[in-house]
Amino acid sequence: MPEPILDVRNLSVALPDDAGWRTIVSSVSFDVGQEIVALVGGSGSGKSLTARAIMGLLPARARPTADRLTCGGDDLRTLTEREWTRRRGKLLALMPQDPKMSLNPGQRIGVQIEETLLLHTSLRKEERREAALDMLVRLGLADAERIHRSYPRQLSGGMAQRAMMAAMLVNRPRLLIADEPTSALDREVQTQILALLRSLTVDLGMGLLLISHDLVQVARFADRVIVMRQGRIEEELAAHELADARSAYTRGLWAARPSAKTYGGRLPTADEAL
Ligand SMILES: Nc1ncnc2c1ncn2[C@@H]1O[C@H](COP(=O)(O)OP(=O)(O)OP(=O)(O)O)[C@@H](O)[C@H]1O
Repeated sequence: MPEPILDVRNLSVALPDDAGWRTIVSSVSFDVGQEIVALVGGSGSGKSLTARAIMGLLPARARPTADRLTCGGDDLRTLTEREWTRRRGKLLALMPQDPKMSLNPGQRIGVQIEETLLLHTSLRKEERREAALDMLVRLGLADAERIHRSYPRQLSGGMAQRAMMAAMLVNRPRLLIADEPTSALDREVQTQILALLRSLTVDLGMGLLLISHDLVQVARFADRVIVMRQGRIEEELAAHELADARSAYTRGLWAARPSAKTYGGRLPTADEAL
Protein backbone atom coordinates (compact mmCIF):
# COMPACT_ATOMS: atom_id res chain seq x y z
CA MET A 1 0.00 0.00 0.00
CA PRO A 2 1.42 3.46 -0.88
CA GLU A 3 1.66 5.86 2.03
CA PRO A 4 -1.52 7.97 2.26
CA ILE A 5 -1.31 11.66 1.45
CA LEU A 6 -3.17 12.55 4.65
CA ASP A 7 -2.98 10.34 7.72
CA VAL A 8 -5.09 11.18 10.76
CA ARG A 9 -4.90 8.99 13.89
CA ASN A 10 -6.98 9.68 16.99
CA LEU A 11 -7.55 13.35 16.34
CA SER A 12 -9.55 15.05 19.07
CA VAL A 13 -10.50 18.71 19.45
CA ALA A 14 -11.73 20.22 22.70
CA LEU A 15 -13.18 23.68 23.21
CA PRO A 16 -13.68 25.48 26.51
CA ASP A 17 -17.22 25.92 27.81
CA ASP A 18 -18.78 26.96 31.12
CA ALA A 19 -18.17 23.55 32.69
CA GLY A 20 -14.53 23.21 31.54
CA TRP A 21 -13.51 21.50 28.29
CA ARG A 22 -15.98 20.03 25.82
CA THR A 23 -14.63 17.41 23.41
CA ILE A 24 -16.14 18.27 20.04
CA VAL A 25 -14.11 15.92 17.83
CA SER A 26 -13.34 12.62 19.50
CA SER A 27 -10.58 10.19 18.42
CA VAL A 28 -11.16 10.49 14.70
CA SER A 29 -8.93 8.34 12.45
CA PHE A 30 -8.90 8.16 8.67
CA ASP A 31 -6.62 8.63 5.69
CA VAL A 32 -6.82 10.11 2.22
CA GLY A 33 -4.86 8.85 -0.77
CA GLN A 34 -5.11 10.01 -4.37
CA GLU A 35 -8.89 9.94 -4.24
CA ILE A 36 -11.97 11.80 -3.05
CA VAL A 37 -12.91 11.11 0.54
CA ALA A 38 -16.17 12.70 1.66
CA LEU A 39 -16.81 13.74 5.22
CA VAL A 40 -20.54 13.71 5.86
CA GLY A 41 -22.78 13.91 8.93
CA GLY A 42 -25.49 15.98 10.53
CA SER A 43 -25.11 19.63 11.38
CA GLY A 44 -22.70 20.13 14.28
CA SER A 45 -21.18 16.64 13.97
CA GLY A 46 -17.65 18.10 13.85
CA LYS A 47 -16.81 17.98 10.13
CA SER A 48 -15.60 21.58 9.83
CA LEU A 49 -13.59 21.45 13.04
CA THR A 50 -11.89 18.27 11.79
CA ALA A 51 -10.99 20.07 8.55
CA ARG A 52 -9.80 23.15 10.41
CA ALA A 53 -7.64 21.01 12.71
CA ILE A 54 -5.95 19.48 9.64
CA MET A 55 -5.36 22.95 8.12
CA GLY A 56 -4.03 24.35 11.42
CA LEU A 57 -6.87 26.87 11.42
CA LEU A 58 -8.66 26.10 14.67
CA PRO A 59 -9.87 28.91 16.91
CA ALA A 60 -7.02 29.99 19.20
CA ARG A 61 -8.73 28.62 22.32
CA ALA A 62 -9.27 25.13 20.81
CA ARG A 63 -7.12 22.27 22.10
CA PRO A 64 -6.29 19.67 19.44
CA THR A 65 -4.53 16.36 20.14
CA ALA A 66 -3.60 13.54 17.76
CA ASP A 67 -1.42 10.44 17.78
CA ARG A 68 -0.57 11.14 14.16
CA LEU A 69 -1.41 13.97 11.76
CA THR A 70 0.68 13.95 8.63
CA CYS A 71 0.31 15.33 5.12
CA GLY A 72 2.81 14.41 2.42
CA GLY A 73 4.96 12.96 5.21
CA ASP A 74 5.07 16.27 7.16
CA ASP A 75 4.01 16.16 10.80
CA LEU A 76 1.35 18.89 10.98
CA ARG A 77 1.22 18.81 14.78
CA THR A 78 4.59 20.45 15.22
CA LEU A 79 4.53 23.20 12.59
CA THR A 80 5.22 26.76 13.66
CA GLU A 81 3.04 29.57 12.23
CA ARG A 82 5.86 30.42 9.84
CA GLU A 83 6.09 26.83 8.60
CA TRP A 84 2.31 26.79 8.17
CA THR A 85 2.50 29.87 5.94
CA ARG A 86 4.86 28.01 3.63
CA ARG A 87 2.64 24.91 3.52
CA ARG A 88 -0.85 26.37 3.20
CA GLY A 89 -1.57 26.71 -0.48
CA LYS A 90 1.42 24.53 -1.33
CA LEU A 91 1.21 21.24 0.60
CA LEU A 92 -2.46 21.57 1.44
CA ALA A 93 -5.07 24.02 0.26
CA LEU A 94 -8.53 24.98 1.42
CA MET A 95 -11.14 25.71 -1.20
CA PRO A 96 -13.29 28.70 -0.30
CA GLN A 97 -17.07 28.39 -0.48
CA ASP A 98 -17.85 31.49 -2.47
CA PRO A 99 -15.47 32.13 -5.37
CA LYS A 100 -16.65 35.69 -6.02
CA MET A 101 -15.78 36.55 -2.42
CA SER A 102 -12.32 35.01 -2.59
CA LEU A 103 -11.22 36.66 -5.84
CA ASN A 104 -10.01 40.25 -5.63
CA PRO A 105 -12.43 42.31 -7.79
CA GLY A 106 -9.77 44.90 -8.60
CA GLN A 107 -7.17 42.52 -10.00
CA ARG A 108 -6.98 40.59 -13.24
CA ILE A 109 -7.39 36.80 -12.91
CA GLY A 110 -3.89 36.12 -14.27
CA VAL A 111 -2.26 38.35 -11.66
CA GLN A 112 -4.16 36.57 -8.90
CA ILE A 113 -3.13 33.11 -10.08
CA GLU A 114 0.49 34.13 -10.54
CA GLU A 115 0.60 35.73 -7.11
CA THR A 116 0.42 32.33 -5.42
CA LEU A 117 3.31 31.12 -7.61
CA LEU A 118 5.30 34.18 -6.65
CA LEU A 119 4.76 33.30 -3.00
CA HIS A 120 5.72 29.64 -3.21
CA THR A 121 8.10 29.16 -6.18
CA SER A 122 11.12 30.75 -7.81
CA LEU A 123 9.61 30.61 -11.31
CA ARG A 124 10.40 33.50 -13.65
CA LYS A 125 7.67 35.84 -14.91
CA GLU A 126 7.19 34.04 -18.23
CA GLU A 127 7.13 30.63 -16.53
CA ARG A 128 4.52 31.86 -14.08
CA ARG A 129 2.36 33.06 -16.95
CA GLU A 130 2.73 29.68 -18.72
CA ALA A 131 1.81 27.81 -15.53
CA ALA A 132 -1.25 30.03 -14.99
CA LEU A 133 -2.47 29.53 -18.55
CA ASP A 134 -1.86 25.78 -18.32
CA MET A 135 -3.90 25.54 -15.13
CA LEU A 136 -6.77 27.58 -16.62
CA VAL A 137 -6.91 25.12 -19.54
CA ARG A 138 -6.85 22.14 -17.15
CA LEU A 139 -9.83 23.72 -15.43
CA GLY A 140 -11.77 23.64 -18.66
CA LEU A 141 -11.29 27.32 -19.55
CA ALA A 142 -10.18 26.84 -23.14
CA ASP A 143 -10.06 30.59 -23.78
CA ALA A 144 -7.30 30.87 -21.19
CA GLU A 145 -5.63 33.99 -22.63
CA ARG A 146 -8.84 35.99 -22.36
CA ILE A 147 -9.65 34.73 -18.85
CA HIS A 148 -6.08 35.52 -17.80
CA ARG A 149 -6.58 39.21 -18.57
CA SER A 150 -10.19 39.40 -17.31
CA TYR A 151 -11.46 40.89 -14.07
CA PRO A 152 -13.69 38.67 -11.89
CA ARG A 153 -16.81 40.72 -12.71
CA GLN A 154 -16.40 39.80 -16.38
CA LEU A 155 -16.83 36.09 -15.61
CA SER A 156 -19.93 33.99 -14.96
CA GLY A 157 -20.31 32.25 -11.56
CA GLY A 158 -19.06 28.95 -12.95
CA MET A 159 -16.07 30.55 -14.70
CA ALA A 160 -15.16 32.52 -11.57
CA GLN A 161 -15.25 29.28 -9.59
CA ARG A 162 -12.87 27.66 -12.07
CA ALA A 163 -10.55 30.68 -12.08
CA MET A 164 -10.44 30.62 -8.28
CA MET A 165 -9.67 26.91 -8.41
CA ALA A 166 -6.83 27.59 -10.87
CA ALA A 167 -5.32 30.02 -8.34
CA MET A 168 -5.68 27.40 -5.64
CA LEU A 169 -4.29 24.49 -7.64
CA VAL A 170 -1.50 26.17 -9.61
CA ASN A 171 0.96 25.19 -6.86
CA ARG A 172 -0.26 21.59 -7.14
CA PRO A 173 -1.09 20.95 -3.48
CA ARG A 174 -0.99 17.32 -2.34
CA LEU A 175 -4.26 17.69 -0.48
CA LEU A 176 -7.26 19.88 -1.15
CA ILE A 177 -9.90 20.38 1.52
CA ALA A 178 -13.22 21.59 0.22
CA ASP A 179 -15.92 22.47 2.78
CA GLU A 180 -19.26 22.63 0.95
CA PRO A 181 -17.36 23.93 -2.10
CA THR A 182 -20.31 24.34 -4.40
CA SER A 183 -23.10 25.44 -2.08
CA ALA A 184 -23.12 28.96 -3.57
CA LEU A 185 -23.59 27.62 -7.11
CA ASP A 186 -26.62 26.33 -8.96
CA ARG A 187 -27.08 22.58 -9.33
CA GLU A 188 -25.80 22.23 -12.86
CA VAL A 189 -22.62 24.19 -12.16
CA GLN A 190 -22.16 22.26 -8.87
CA THR A 191 -22.20 19.01 -10.78
CA GLN A 192 -19.72 20.30 -13.37
CA ILE A 193 -17.33 21.51 -10.67
CA LEU A 194 -17.45 18.21 -8.79
CA ALA A 195 -16.83 16.28 -12.01
CA LEU A 196 -13.88 18.55 -12.67
CA LEU A 197 -12.50 18.03 -9.15
CA ARG A 198 -12.79 14.32 -9.71
CA SER A 199 -10.68 14.37 -12.84
CA LEU A 200 -8.19 16.80 -11.24
CA THR A 201 -7.43 14.43 -8.35
CA VAL A 202 -6.08 12.02 -10.97
CA ASP A 203 -4.59 14.67 -13.26
CA LEU A 204 -2.68 16.43 -10.46
CA GLY A 205 -2.17 13.37 -8.23
CA MET A 206 -3.82 14.97 -5.23
CA GLY A 207 -6.17 13.89 -2.48
CA LEU A 208 -9.46 15.64 -1.89
CA LEU A 209 -11.28 15.79 1.42
CA LEU A 210 -14.78 16.90 0.54
CA ILE A 211 -17.21 18.06 3.20
CA SER A 212 -20.73 17.93 1.90
CA HIS A 213 -24.34 17.66 2.97
CA ASP A 214 -25.38 16.48 -0.48
CA LEU A 215 -25.27 12.71 -0.37
CA VAL A 216 -26.41 12.38 -3.97
CA GLN A 217 -23.32 14.27 -5.15
CA VAL A 218 -21.15 12.36 -2.66
CA ALA A 219 -22.42 9.00 -3.93
CA ARG A 220 -21.67 10.06 -7.47
CA PHE A 221 -18.28 11.70 -7.10
CA ALA A 222 -16.53 10.42 -3.95
CA ASP A 223 -14.55 7.18 -3.63
CA ARG A 224 -14.98 6.70 0.10
CA VAL A 225 -17.22 8.23 2.72
CA ILE A 226 -16.59 8.93 6.39
CA VAL A 227 -19.76 9.46 8.35
CA MET A 228 -19.45 11.62 11.47
CA ARG A 229 -21.94 11.75 14.29
CA GLN A 230 -21.50 13.84 17.43
CA GLY A 231 -17.77 14.20 16.91
CA ARG A 232 -17.07 10.53 16.29
CA ILE A 233 -16.78 8.37 13.21
CA GLU A 234 -19.99 6.46 12.89
CA GLU A 235 -19.05 4.48 9.82
CA GLU A 236 -16.60 4.43 6.92
CA LEU A 237 -17.77 2.97 3.63
CA ALA A 238 -17.30 3.04 -0.12
CA ALA A 239 -19.40 5.73 -1.81
CA HIS A 240 -21.30 3.13 -3.82
CA GLU A 241 -22.40 1.49 -0.56
CA LEU A 242 -24.22 4.61 0.69
CA ALA A 243 -27.63 3.38 -0.40
CA ASP A 244 -27.03 0.18 1.54
CA ALA A 245 -25.19 1.38 4.68
CA ARG A 246 -24.84 -0.75 7.83
CA SER A 247 -25.48 2.10 10.26
CA ALA A 248 -29.06 3.25 10.76
CA TYR A 249 -27.70 6.81 11.15
CA THR A 250 -26.11 6.70 7.68
CA ARG A 251 -29.28 5.20 6.25
CA GLY A 252 -31.19 8.13 7.77
CA LEU A 253 -28.83 10.63 6.11
CA TRP A 254 -29.26 8.81 2.82
CA ALA A 255 -33.06 8.83 3.18
CA ALA A 256 -32.92 12.61 3.71
CA ARG A 257 -30.80 13.21 0.57
CA PRO A 258 -31.94 15.78 -1.97
CA SER A 259 -34.60 14.33 -4.23
CA ALA A 260 -34.52 14.01 -7.99
CA LYS A 261 -36.96 16.94 -7.98
CA THR A 262 -34.22 19.19 -6.59
CA TYR A 263 -32.16 18.28 -9.64
CA GLY A 264 -34.93 19.27 -12.04
CA GLY A 265 -36.60 15.87 -12.27
CA ARG A 266 -33.67 13.83 -13.49
CA LEU A 267 -30.25 13.08 -12.06
CA PRO A 268 -27.48 13.78 -14.55
CA THR A 269 -24.76 11.16 -14.79
CA ALA A 270 -21.14 11.96 -14.04
CA ASP A 271 -20.32 11.59 -17.75
CA GLU A 272 -22.96 14.12 -18.71
CA ALA A 273 -21.62 16.49 -16.08
CA LEU A 274 -18.20 16.47 -17.75
N1 LIG B 1 -15.45 28.46 17.33
C1 LIG B 1 -16.29 27.66 18.01
N2 LIG B 1 -16.56 27.91 19.31
C2 LIG B 1 -17.41 27.10 20.01
N3 LIG B 1 -18.03 26.05 19.51
C3 LIG B 1 -17.81 25.76 18.23
C4 LIG B 1 -16.92 26.54 17.39
N4 LIG B 1 -16.91 26.01 16.15
C5 LIG B 1 -17.74 24.95 16.20
N5 LIG B 1 -18.27 24.79 17.43
C6 LIG B 1 -19.19 23.73 17.86
O1 LIG B 1 -18.60 22.50 17.53
C7 LIG B 1 -19.57 21.58 17.03
C8 LIG B 1 -19.12 21.05 15.69
O2 LIG B 1 -19.07 22.13 14.76
P1 LIG B 1 -18.64 21.93 13.24
O3 LIG B 1 -18.70 23.29 12.62
O4 LIG B 1 -17.38 21.20 13.15
O5 LIG B 1 -19.84 21.02 12.72
P2 LIG B 1 -20.19 20.58 11.23
O6 LIG B 1 -20.33 19.11 11.25
O7 LIG B 1 -19.20 21.16 10.27
O8 LIG B 1 -21.61 21.26 11.05
P3 LIG B 1 -22.30 21.92 9.76
O9 LIG B 1 -22.61 20.77 8.86
O10 LIG B 1 -23.52 22.56 10.32
O11 LIG B 1 -21.33 22.90 9.17
C9 LIG B 1 -20.88 22.34 16.99
O12 LIG B 1 -21.64 21.99 18.13
C10 LIG B 1 -20.48 23.79 17.07
O13 LIG B 1 -21.46 24.54 17.75
